Amino acid sequence: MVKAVVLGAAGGIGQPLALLLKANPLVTELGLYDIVNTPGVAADLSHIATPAKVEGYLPPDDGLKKVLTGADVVVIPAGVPRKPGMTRDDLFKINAGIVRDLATGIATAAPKAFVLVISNPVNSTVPIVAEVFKKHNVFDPKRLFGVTTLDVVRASTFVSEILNDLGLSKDIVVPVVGGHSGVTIVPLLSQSSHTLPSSLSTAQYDTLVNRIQFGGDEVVKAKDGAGSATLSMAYAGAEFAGKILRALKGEKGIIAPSYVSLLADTEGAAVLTKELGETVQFFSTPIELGTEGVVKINPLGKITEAEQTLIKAAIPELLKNIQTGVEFIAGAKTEEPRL
Ligand SMILES: NC(=O)c1ccc[n+]([C@@H]2O[C@H](COP(=O)([O-])OP(=O)(O)OC[C@H]3O[C@@H](n4cnc5c(N)ncnc54)[C@H](O)[C@@H]3O)[C@@H](O)[C@H]2O)c1
Ligand SMILES: O=C(O)C[C@H](O)C(=O)O
Repeated sequence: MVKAVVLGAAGGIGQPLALLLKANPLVTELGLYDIVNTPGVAADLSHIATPAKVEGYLPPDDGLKKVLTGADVVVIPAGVPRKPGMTRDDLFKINAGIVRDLATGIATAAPKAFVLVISNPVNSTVPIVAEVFKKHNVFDPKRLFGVTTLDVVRASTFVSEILNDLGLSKDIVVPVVGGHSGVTIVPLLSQSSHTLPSSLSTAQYDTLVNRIQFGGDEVVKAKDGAGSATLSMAYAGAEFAGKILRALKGEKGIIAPSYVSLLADTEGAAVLTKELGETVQFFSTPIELGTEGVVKINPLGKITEAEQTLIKAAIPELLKNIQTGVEFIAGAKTEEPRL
């Protein structure tokens, strides 16, 4: 029996993500929570003939506590998306408080759940969840994940376009490390499962890196004020959640990209820190998953000089983003759980 919960389930990401989780046979119970519309979304999904029993909850009558009770996996796409001209950091003002309150609910009602954070800015919202959990003495770094899968999905797609073979896109794996915004998104194209053409010029390489780093802006611009990536994000979120569910079930050796606390694997973190030449509290890298969460944080391995330069540019920004999240909770008054 596995209960998956989506917080922010009526939103642009929440609805298709809930659909994909409903379609996953490993989910036996699906809890949907939002400040609006979840009874309707749940009723709609409940007609699909897959095992998961679906329930929708709203804030009144202890909705958050009820949806979280018994949760094994909690995915958080709650919060506002960007409009053209905004950075992900511009979302902090609103989303930090939303994520803090939801994390407080999880800390009290489902402290053992695996928590998958989608809400932006991920570089800061994941530290917020960690700090809330620490305040409640329930922080297990192995069970907290920032969802950075969309960067890997984009990298695979854009590389397949360059290779002129879209049929390959699903099989192309490009490690993308660092964080989830602008220059903190670092694609390690030299480690792509499918080698880039040797004819690729430096300018073409730079364009590809920039497109992976700023792929989110492409969608924000095209949606023209109606939000950011929702469908590709739901696909990526379901990919990642699917791997988590398989790992929970006991499948071994599953590797997935995620922005995690380096406390999740101190041995792996020591190697990574040496490679980075800097101590960071959180970093996205391919991690190995197991029944208890993070089993191993993988090192960067051999990277090129160009990739080293990208890492150097990412670190100061990442450190700043992490600090912003940590300070938000440190500076906040002690919160009573709003269940
Ligand atoms: N990690 C990633 O790669 C990635 C990709 C795309 C979008 N995002 C982020 O995901 C978030 C959601 O994007 P979206 O397009 O689905 O936005 P949206 O506005 O369509 O949906 C957000 C949902 O959150 C709900 N919500 C707001 N406050 C809430 C609360 N306190 N409790 C529960 N639900 C609440 C809203 O009612 C809404 O239904 C944004 O912050 C966006 O930037 C992250
Ligand atoms: O770009 C955004 O604001 C949403 C998301 O983080 C993305 O990468 O598409």
